[in-house]
Amino acid sequence: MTMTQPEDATQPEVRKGLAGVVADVTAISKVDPETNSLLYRGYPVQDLAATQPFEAVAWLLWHDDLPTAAELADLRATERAHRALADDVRAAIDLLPTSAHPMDEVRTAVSVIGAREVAGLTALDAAAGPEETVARSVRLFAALPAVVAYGQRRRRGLELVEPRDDLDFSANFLWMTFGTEPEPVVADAFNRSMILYAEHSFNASTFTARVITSTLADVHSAVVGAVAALKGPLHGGANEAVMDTLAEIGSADRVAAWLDDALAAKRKIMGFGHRVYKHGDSRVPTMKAALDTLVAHYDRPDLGDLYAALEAEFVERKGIYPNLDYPSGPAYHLMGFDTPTFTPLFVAARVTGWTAHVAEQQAANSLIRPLSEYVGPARREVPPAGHTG
Ligand SMILES: CC(=O)SCCNC(=O)CCNC(=O)[C@H](O)C(C)(C)COP(=O)(O)OP(=O)(O)OC[C@H]1O[C@@H](n2cnc3c(N)ncnc32)[C@H](O)[C@@H]1OP(=O)(O)O
Ligand SMILES: O=C([O-])CC(=O)C(=O)O
Repeated sequence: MTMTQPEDATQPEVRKGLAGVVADVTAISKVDPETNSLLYRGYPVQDLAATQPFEAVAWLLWHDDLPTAAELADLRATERAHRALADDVRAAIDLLPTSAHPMDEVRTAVSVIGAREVAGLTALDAAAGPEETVARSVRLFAALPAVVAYGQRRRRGLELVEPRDDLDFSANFLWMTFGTEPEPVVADAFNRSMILYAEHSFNASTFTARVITSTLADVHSAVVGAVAALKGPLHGGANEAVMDTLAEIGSADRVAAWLDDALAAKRKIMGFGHRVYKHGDSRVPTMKAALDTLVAHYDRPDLGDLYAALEAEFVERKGIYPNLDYPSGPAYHLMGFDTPTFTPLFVAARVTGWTAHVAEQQAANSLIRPLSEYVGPARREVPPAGHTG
């Protein structure tokens, strides 16, 4: 991170990457690097992951507290009613080549769903208010698993699998992707990953969503922008890159030599480091425990050893710790997801946090528009049109 200090008191301080800048208040989550903790509306994320279905955590993010039994039943009924892949969304995905990145499929799908949701409304009316935003967000949250599952299946040349009303969000997601009912241990690990990925204050994609919302654009426009921001490997795209790295290294005994070369080439090691956490990511212990369960379940100690060896070697050499994408990548791999599907899984979870922030921004909006320090040429005369240099 770079900070340009002013040469004199009259020059503004430029905070590259907005590092350390507090841009607004939020009541949705608290990321605390000092205590290495993460709270969703006051509740420790590891406790939510251990006890709650993902739908309850989604409700928590959209509202002030965990749902009552009746509220959860209502949310589940709405979510189940909007699970099926809509014809227009399927048609739009099918227009894309199967070589398209799944994040581009997801971005396209959100755009199609959003255009339908606000058809006939002026741009001003489309934004609506926090209550309507949450209602639209529940439908989008419900629709995304089918988009992600269909994407992976069509790349594999497989038919769409229709949703099952008797399964909860996580089990149904796995059902639609693989066409088999998941074993409880797998559904549980997946549910935990969704909760851990759901929300993380003013990260790049959430901030993108808030910037878009601040112009009075509608929630689907904000989510399209957030998906685009999440695709980058410095953010959500890192979970895919982690798996590529582990595949490239191959086995634990090759870690040291691989790292020698990677660091000599000044490569970034994906899944390590964080803008806010400098002593370890609060979510990693919970996700690592889920990964350990999967390693045992699928009998893949080789992957567990490789994971541990890279972590130990990199931490020893650089003092930089894993972030959530490091355990999530191999966990999703073991569950059977193709590597390019990993970041869309992150979308399916984070859409809850993004949309909670959209509603919060709408409730107390101010156009987000920072300043810049101009460093280009001083004022000069425009040359004649078609000048030759
Ligand atoms: C869910 C999430 O989005 S979590 C983040 C997922 N992203 C990744 O895993 C990508 C890899 N990690 C990174 O690129 C960074 O750690 C970031 C972008 C996440 C955070 O970066 P910043 O806070 O801006 O720190 P910055 O990139 O300036 O790093 C500080 C120093 O540590 C080094 N560093 C940080 N992370 C890494 C890494 N993963 N591999 C190698 N070096 C690293 C940088 O090269 C830099 O070194 P320098 O001071 O010698 O130039
Ligand atoms: O907070 C960040 O900058 C990135 C991150 O971990 C997340 O979005 O989950």
